[in-house]
Amino acid sequence: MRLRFTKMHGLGNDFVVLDATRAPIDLTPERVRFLADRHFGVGCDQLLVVEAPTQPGVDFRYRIFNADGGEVEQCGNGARCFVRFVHDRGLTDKTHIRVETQSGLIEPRLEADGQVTVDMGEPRLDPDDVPFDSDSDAVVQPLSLGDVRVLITAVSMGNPHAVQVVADVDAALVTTQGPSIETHARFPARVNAGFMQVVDEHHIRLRVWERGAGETLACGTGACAAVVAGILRELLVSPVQVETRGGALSIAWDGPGTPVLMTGPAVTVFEAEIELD
Ligand SMILES: N[C@@H](CCC[C@H](N)C(=O)O)C(=O)O
Repeated sequence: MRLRFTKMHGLGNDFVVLDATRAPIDLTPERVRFLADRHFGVGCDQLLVVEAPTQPGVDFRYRIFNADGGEVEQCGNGARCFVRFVHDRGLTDKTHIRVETQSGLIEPRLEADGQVTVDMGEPRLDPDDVPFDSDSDAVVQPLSLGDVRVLITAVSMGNPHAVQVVADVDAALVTTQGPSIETHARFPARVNAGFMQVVDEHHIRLRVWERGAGETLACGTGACAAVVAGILRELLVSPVQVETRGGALSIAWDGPGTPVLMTGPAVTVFEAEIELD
């Protein structure tokens, strides 16, 4: 079958976006892995699928697949690309849309300057919600990686994150500790591993080893989780500029019981077709 797709990115976190609003697309994990493959397919960190909603009062359903073929609950940079995609393709003329995801509703809004702000919902900190195997609800918790012990904050932004503070993000052990944290037995659904350097109370530098995709140039939910962790640890004050290797995001959070707001760009790179077996 021939599949029409759009290649997009949010700060270099790149996506293949598919429109399944009119007809379903038969996506197997093998097909996702093929499309995500940078040598034999199109290449992306995540595949995003736009579908018709399954509930009243909602505009679209948003499904997310990691490059390893697994379906996941949430993707922040993808949410910004999602609203630009449905708008540019004429699937809606609303600039503020309500979107159902595997982890609940999010509300992306296209701003007049082309940036996108997404209400990502409230972070969840209860270890059972992350999920994180822990008897304690302390904000900072030790995690053993062989002989090394790191201090992490476990946060769910719909998807699981483990955030640690590092002195210098360029020297952080992202590609060695990242995979060990991702697959750590205390994170039964695996986890995205964030490494945050605090520059000042309104500015961090961040790298994320993403579950199912490896290190990406930026991670939107990772940025939200890092700012939540930094505010809870009294290291940061909202709003916070999050500098990633792919560019900057602005994250605002007024504390427990309130949603996280993420603002940043969404870019269309090209549209094309590919033959699928
Ligand atoms: N790049 C994303 C997150 C994508 C999903 C993540 N890898 C997971 O498995 O939870 C973002 O911008 O949030």
